[in-house]
Amino acid sequence: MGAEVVVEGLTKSFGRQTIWRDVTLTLPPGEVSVMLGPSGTGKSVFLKSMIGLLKPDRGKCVINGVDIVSCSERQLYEIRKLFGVLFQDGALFGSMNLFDNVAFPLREHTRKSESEIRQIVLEKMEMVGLTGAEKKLPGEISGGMRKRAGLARALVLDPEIILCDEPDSGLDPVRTAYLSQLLIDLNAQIDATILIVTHNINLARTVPDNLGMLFRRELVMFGPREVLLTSEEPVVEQFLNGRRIGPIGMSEEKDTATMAAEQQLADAGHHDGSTEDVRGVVPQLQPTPGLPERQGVRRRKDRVMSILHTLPPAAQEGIIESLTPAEQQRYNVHPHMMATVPAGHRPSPQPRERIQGDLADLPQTQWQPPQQGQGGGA
Ligand SMILES: Nc1ncnc2c1ncn2[C@@H]1O[C@H](COP(=O)(O)OP(=O)(O)OP(=O)(O)O)[C@@H](O)[C@H]1O
Repeated sequence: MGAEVVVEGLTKSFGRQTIWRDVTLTLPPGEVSVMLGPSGTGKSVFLKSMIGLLKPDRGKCVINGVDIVSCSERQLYEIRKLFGVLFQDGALFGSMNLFDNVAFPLREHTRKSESEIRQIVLEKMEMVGLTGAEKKLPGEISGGMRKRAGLARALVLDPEIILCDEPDSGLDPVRTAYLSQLLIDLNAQIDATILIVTHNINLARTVPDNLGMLFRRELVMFGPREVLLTSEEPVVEQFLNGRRIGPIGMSEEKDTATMAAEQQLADAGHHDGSTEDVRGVVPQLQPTPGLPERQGVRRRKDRVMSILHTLPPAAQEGIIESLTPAEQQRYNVHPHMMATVPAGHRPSPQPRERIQGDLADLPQTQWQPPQQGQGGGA
């Protein structure tokens, strides 16, 4: 099973520029999480901080009981061995063929024989669909193949945690869909904890168990996918829909005057950039038939059902609907418990009474509508 990553109050600045502050979240073991956020909000800095390539100013990042912010160099070296990292461009050595690129960490960090290395490299290359391409140079293959080669290399040391920085960048939508499936299949096979940074909304809606978002130097939210996918936070809605109307601007956040002017234009019929209304929980990708069941999903059900009462009603509804009838019976919940709660009035007294009755075996709701700009942990 993958390692749990517990981030508490993490803050990072460069000089006087605060990148993000007080980031608190937990990556549950073996689950897949995605971090969203407009460009420049510090997602890559977050990934680098998690493997100790950058040192946060304050806070903790605890993995297997070791806080990598304050641990010794030797401890950090050991903890880093738990990670596999897929960098944006695959970060392959241009002069080495794919076999040698994938074999590199094994030759650097282990004493394995060449025949053992060969066995591992071929196995990982098969996992990512690159069998037969071992002799190719990175410059001779497509961007999608380079990503998959980078992923194979990230896998050779059997990582417990995999970090992927924009695995979809430069890929067409079809290759991104294949890569999304590959990440889910890998998770099913090795049960690693995975954190993906992406701008790809399809991937964000269909791949992860947990979703988070960085904006205005804070973690806007982080938790079960259903929370962000049903969120009415303006910044989340704007980002998921890719429209200009909202708090995110071209390079920086907007002032209220700009927002009002843009809203006026939109009200007058000027196109706001979005093409469809993206909201709600869509089905999550499943491992390809024949592969093992994802253990992270099995564990997640108990975890999420134990915090269900703390989540917004629309997220509760999405979670309940994702359960099979047998699971709904087991957890003593049923779909459409929230169906009559009008948007903007959640939770309302009448359905809430019904919900509490229906959730008799679960703790009562603690959910409060978020304050503007308030972050959240999972
Ligand atoms: N080593 C560094 N020294 C100084 N500033 C840095 C350093 N690394 C990143 N930054 C700054 O931190 C901010 C966040 O950068 P980062 O690359 O993490 O953003 P991002 O959210 O990943 O963006 P994108 O989505 O465009 O990849 C930027 O303003 C960047 O200039």
